Amino acid sequence: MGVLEKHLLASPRQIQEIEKEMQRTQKNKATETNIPPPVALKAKLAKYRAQLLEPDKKAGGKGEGFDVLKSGDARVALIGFPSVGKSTLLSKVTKTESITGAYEFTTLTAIPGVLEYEGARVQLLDLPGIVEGAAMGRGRGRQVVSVAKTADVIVIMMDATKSNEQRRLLETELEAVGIRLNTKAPDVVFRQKAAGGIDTDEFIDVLLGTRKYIPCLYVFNKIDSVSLEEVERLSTENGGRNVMISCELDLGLDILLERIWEELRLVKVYTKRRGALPDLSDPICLRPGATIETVCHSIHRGLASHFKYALVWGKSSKFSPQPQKVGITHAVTDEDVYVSGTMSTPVGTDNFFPHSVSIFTK
Ligand SMILES: Nc1nc2c(ncn2[C@@H]2O[C@H](COP(=O)(O)OP(=O)(O)OP(=O)(O)O)[C@@H](O)[C@H]2O)c(=O)[nH]1
Ligand SMILES: [K+]
Ligand SMILES: [Mg+2]
Repeated sequence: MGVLEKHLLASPRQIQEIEKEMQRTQKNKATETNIPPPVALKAKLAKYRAQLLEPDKKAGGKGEGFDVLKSGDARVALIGFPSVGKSTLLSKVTKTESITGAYEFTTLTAIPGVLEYEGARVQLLDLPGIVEGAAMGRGRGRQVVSVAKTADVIVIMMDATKSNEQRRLLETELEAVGIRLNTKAPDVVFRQKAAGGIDTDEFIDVLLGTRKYIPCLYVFNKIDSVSLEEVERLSTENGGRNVMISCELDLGLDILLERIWEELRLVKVYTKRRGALPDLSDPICLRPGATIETVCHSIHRGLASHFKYALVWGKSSKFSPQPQKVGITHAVTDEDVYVSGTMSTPVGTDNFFPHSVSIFTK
């Protein structure tokens, strides 16, 4: 390391001092209004904080994902360049307070919050801002995009006042770690290839299992700072995947949560005890593709091995006295009503699986 570089590396104390100075300049005592901090100060702080994001070379700097335990029914990751408002959003829509600031790299690690929606608990992850080249190991960006790979839905967050180029750059970073946005995994079957078959790259992707196919929403924040025409224009682009919000003015946040919920496509399943009505306020939330077996697993680990059959009510005949008998591989949907499951357990062990007698979904 050269003398100059050494001089540029900031100590935590130097960073604290700049942050303090920023706070002093941000509040105008006389008018009690916020004034933007001087550009030079912001730039200096951003540079120092970006260094904190560099992988620790001594520790190997492997650039692995952050250690945040998955919790709740699904995970949503917030990906974006610095200072687009990711932490502001997390603090608005969850009970978690993630520190926000008018300078880049305010957030240096993954901050989980919980979105409560229609009885489901969804983990929302606030992440450090990424920079171009993140996936190639610049800064801790690689870690950030690796976390995105574990999400059920990715929210790409952008600043509506900045160029639309942001989107392409962010997508490139995600693709570099094997994420495919808004496309389905191709169905690979071994048959003679007719016209329109999948290409070799896709075939290899599927064989190696290295690709993750994840739905993505594109959120433009700070629409309070652009013209109505611009908001209109952006909202009609991108096949309905653009969501326009202002965290500051509380605009569009309900719509965003609704869209996230739609993209998650969670299936809600309710359990009930024999002879009792189900508790509709306490669903089991399952990912798309769930079967009766998934339902069993989420109730009790040992349940599936004792399962004989389940009874299904279709949406059209809700609570009908004539259910359909289905097996363990039956796919559950949000539209059907299920009541299961005759167990092969000996009589008298019913208490061991208190919810095993009846399972159904709305
Ligand atoms: N005008 C406007 N400013 C906003 C809005 N939302 C957030 N901000 C401001 O944008 C700045 C950055 O917000 P943060 O939430 O810290 O952004 P971030 O994306 O978490 O930033 P990093 O953690 O540094 O990557 C702060 O000064 C916020 O007050 C908004 O809707 N409108
Ligand atoms: K910030
Ligand atoms: Mg942040």
